[in-house]
Amino acid sequence: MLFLAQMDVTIPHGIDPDELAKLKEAEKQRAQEIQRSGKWPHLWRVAGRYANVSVFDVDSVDELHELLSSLPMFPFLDVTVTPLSRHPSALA
Ligand SMILES: O=C(O)C[C@H]1C=CC(=O)O1
Repeated sequence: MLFLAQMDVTIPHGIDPDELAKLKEAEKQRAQEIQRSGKWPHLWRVAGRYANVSVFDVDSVDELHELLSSLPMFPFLDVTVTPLSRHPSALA
């Protein structure tokens, strides 16, 4: 099952810069771990915004939620999920 996820990031004002750097590094490690598993085939920055659009390839909505909520930055993410279906005109 493919899902489009748009993640808008809001970092709390006043967060300690060292804590933020650690959080971003932990996020990168976990995001790359999930990508290596094949379950997060696309991760793109939205130009000009602290946001991304991603495609997840998972077995269930529950699995998608588990992956998203395992991200260290999850408390600061506003995630919009859209289920994807094959387009009849798509070549691949
Ligand atoms: O920067 C972001 O888009 C937020 C978050 C999602 C993946 C990741 O590595 O960081």
